Amino acid sequence: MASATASDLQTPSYPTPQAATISASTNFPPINIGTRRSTLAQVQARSVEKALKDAYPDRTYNICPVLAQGDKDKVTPLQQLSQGENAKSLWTGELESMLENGEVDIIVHCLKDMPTQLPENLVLGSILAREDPRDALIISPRLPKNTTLSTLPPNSTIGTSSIRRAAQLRRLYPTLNFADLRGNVGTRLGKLDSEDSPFAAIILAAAGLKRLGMEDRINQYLSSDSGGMLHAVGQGALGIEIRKDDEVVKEMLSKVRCERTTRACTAERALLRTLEGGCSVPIGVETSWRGGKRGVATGIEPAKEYDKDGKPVEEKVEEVLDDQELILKTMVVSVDGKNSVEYELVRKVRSAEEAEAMGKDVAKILLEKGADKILEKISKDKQWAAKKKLEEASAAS
Ligand SMILES: NCc1[nH]cc(CCC(=O)O)c1CC(=O)O
Repeated sequence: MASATASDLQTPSYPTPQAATISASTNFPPINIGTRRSTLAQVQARSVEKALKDAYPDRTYNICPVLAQGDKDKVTPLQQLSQGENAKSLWTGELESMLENGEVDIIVHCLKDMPTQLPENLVLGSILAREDPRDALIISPRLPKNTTLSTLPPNSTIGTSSIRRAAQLRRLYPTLNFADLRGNVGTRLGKLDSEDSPFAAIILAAAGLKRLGMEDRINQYLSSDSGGMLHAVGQGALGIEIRKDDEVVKEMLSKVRCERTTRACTAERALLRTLEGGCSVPIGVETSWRGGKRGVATGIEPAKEYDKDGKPVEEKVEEVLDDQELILKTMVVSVDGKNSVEYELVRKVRSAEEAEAMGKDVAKILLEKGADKILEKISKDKQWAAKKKLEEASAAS
């Protein structure tokens, strides 16, 4: 797949007048785009390649799919895999080494999978426009199509490896059971659909299904308004990681970023970083925008404004955003779903820095309201599990 894409890109584009005068422009080395190997990851990498190609048609691009550690081990539960030294590098470690040593120039990540702390010499170069950030309920083909979380038969088993998803659902739907479900989107759907499947339903990110053209599998979109679920930090957005000193790529990426998504996700990531949560901490978030002359905007990009002749008014997105308020809904839930802390803050954020400050403020308030106890308990339980594992290992040897 990678070589087919790469050879497609060899087709020379017609030289623009500018390219003709700057004769060296076609001799730039290609931009190597690192990605994980799943179909979804490669679809995402191609969308970034396309955005860059549209902005810089004279450059060439290669997509380099790499098998991540977390994709190799499909047996160990995620919570265990992401502990200790492996923490957080599970999906990104190999690709980051390649970025550091110049084998690739950018890595395309699901922002959700991107650690909030990056290696010293790497940075989050750009956040692209967000796809639908919601979680989605997908029902077994053996159940009626209109089944929702609240009409699932009692004692149904839901497949998910996310403790954020399980904890939030345990809180609101105590009769449901949860079981680990790993693998890429296709694998998970296959396990749900198989004749001997233990699952009545599974939860997946709507964004992944939409990018794969499988949104017809979604039975219920989950949000604060439906099902009472908040999604993961950064869910639905793509993040691009680059070398800190790569000014050329930094400049290129400034053309493909999305200011609205950047501000929302910067607040979400600052919140997560301050709570010191890894991907296994049950923190749900939901961001939307309101106010300003565009009015309420819950969608990803609000409707355009039109002048009296029906022509779209061209505005600077920064100006539109500066005029609006960011609504950040958050919830931290204990793993058993029995304790939870919620908080919602509405504030104008006129820059990524202000968004960062907003996220930190919300984290502090959540901690004061009792999230500290929930997080302490989770980290104690993790340490206990790690200690027990060590003891078992030394007893066996
Ligand atoms: N947990 C893995 C993961 N990381 C990113 C996505 C796709 C959605 C996104 O781009 O946020 C998924 C699959 C899922 O949660 O269903």
